[in-house]
Amino acid sequence: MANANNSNGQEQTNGNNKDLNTKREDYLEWKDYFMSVAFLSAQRSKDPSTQVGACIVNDENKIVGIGYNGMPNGCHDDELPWSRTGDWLDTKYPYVCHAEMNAIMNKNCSSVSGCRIFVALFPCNECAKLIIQSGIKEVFYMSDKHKDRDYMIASRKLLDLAGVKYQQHIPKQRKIVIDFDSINERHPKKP
Ligand SMILES: Nc1ccn([C@H]2C[C@H](O)[C@@H](COP(=O)(O)O)O2)c(=O)n1
Ligand SMILES: [Zn+2]
Repeated sequence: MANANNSNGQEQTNGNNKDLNTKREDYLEWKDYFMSVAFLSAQRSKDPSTQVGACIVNDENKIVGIGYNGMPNGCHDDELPWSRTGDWLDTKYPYVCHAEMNAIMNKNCSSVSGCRIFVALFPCNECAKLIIQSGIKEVFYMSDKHKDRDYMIASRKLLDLAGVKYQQHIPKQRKIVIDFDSINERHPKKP
């Protein structure tokens, strides 16, 4: 679309040639926004191999819980292993809390029943149980890369039996960049 002109007939654009007089069309749509919140939350994770975030949303599009994978409260993450291999007790697996669990436990309302959860990876069977018991009704995930593993087959079986819907989220915007410096950009002076 052509840029609007101001009263002096001059175009009003910013440094990136964005029209400053017309409503933005490239704003984040709701589901991309919630998945982005999940991905941003994942950046808090100290897991060296896989950072996962989850975001729970109610039917008013309000975020009611956020979480990422990390060690349990009070268990210092320098005192527990982050390894993937070796003796089971020396790996992270028996200790780490999954993003979905943390998002549910961090809820800022009395119940997440009827809510949706946005999560980077398809939930494992243990998280599926938590999702079902908490009353979450729908799962949006980005990747199902472990779908052939037994615990994922079990997860789908549980979700199907409980009537929890799930679907892969295909984002409209493939990449979202946060540029903290952009807030200091100044627009051309108003006429
Ligand atoms: N839906 C999921 C799946 C995995 N996680 C966490 C659990 C671990 O911290 C990490 C997976 O580690 P990897 O086996 O890839 O080294 O991701 C989760 O929170 N939610
Ligand atoms: Zn899990």
